[in-house]
Amino acid sequence: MDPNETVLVGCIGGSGLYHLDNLTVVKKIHVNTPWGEPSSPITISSLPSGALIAFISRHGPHHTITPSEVPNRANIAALKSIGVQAIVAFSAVGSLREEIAPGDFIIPDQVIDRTKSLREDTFFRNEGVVVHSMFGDPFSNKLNAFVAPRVQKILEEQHDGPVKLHTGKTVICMEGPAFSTRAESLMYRQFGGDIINMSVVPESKLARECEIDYTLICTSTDYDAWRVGHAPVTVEEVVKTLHTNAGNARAVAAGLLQDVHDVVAEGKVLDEIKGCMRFACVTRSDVQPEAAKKKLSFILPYFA
Ligand SMILES: CSC[C@H]1O[C@H](OP(=O)(O)O)[C@H](O)[C@@H]1O
Ligand SMILES: Nc1ncnc2[nH]cnc12
Repeated sequence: MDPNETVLVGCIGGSGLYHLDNLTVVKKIHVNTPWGEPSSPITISSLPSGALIAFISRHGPHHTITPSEVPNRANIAALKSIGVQAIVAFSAVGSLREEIAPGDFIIPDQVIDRTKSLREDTFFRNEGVVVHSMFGDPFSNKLNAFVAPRVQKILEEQHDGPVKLHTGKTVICMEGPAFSTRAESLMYRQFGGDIINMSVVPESKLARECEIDYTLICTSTDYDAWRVGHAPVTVEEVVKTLHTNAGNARAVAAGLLQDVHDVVAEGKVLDEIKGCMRFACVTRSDVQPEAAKKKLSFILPYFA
């Protein structure tokens, strides 16, 4: 990328959201990272103001990548390498609460990780460099707070009637690809889960390791498997809601990304994540392997 064309904001589309609307595509770029290639070429588009947005389709443009196989490290590292400082990610989720109906939007603020160690969830394994990132608040609180009222406003103005937004919720991330059993679904409710997906981990963890502000805008597609007297979720049910949800998600993206770009460009508001990795490394610099330092400098300046 030309340094004058730095892209500050990235967008990751999930199930049903394979491209954005109302933006002018500038180019599609193939970024190779030390962790391989992203799920899709990165589409660089311009907003009416000329600001650039980078888009990756999490499961590939034709949905060929399972949740366990998403090359999350490559996706996040590629976005970081082109200058991205904030990611607005989208996800289709199941609801674990009666009051979160299919079609509703949710911006969670907590995560419970129920993935099964099949996924590469850190840039710092087998490198000879030990790093522990802070992850108590898995999303950027400031970005969440910035985005929520704007999403609310956009959803109030949807032409088929207002769409409900829930905030302050907990997302369970399961491994999949099979959906949960009824017993698991009930257990997740007891854990305190409000919604469930298969993708927020490790995407959010890796964004944190790259010091990227990360927010997840979820759209509810189903009631999972916990409701007595109701059939458990199927893909057919998910797909029914996915189309409408994706339309609403595109409207949200179109209305939101300029504001997110502007607040990131100001460089003042989203300052809670930037710099968080500076003191996260336990391994003294003089014993860090040179090859690891070179590799890790792709994502963090501290290793250069
Ligand atoms: C198609 S249903 C299960 C699938 O949908 C969600 O994908 P994404 O988060 O990328 O929107 C969920 O996490 C599962 O991967
Ligand atoms: N019920 C569910 N479980 C996991 N991921 C989902 N994505 C959409 N619905 C889901």
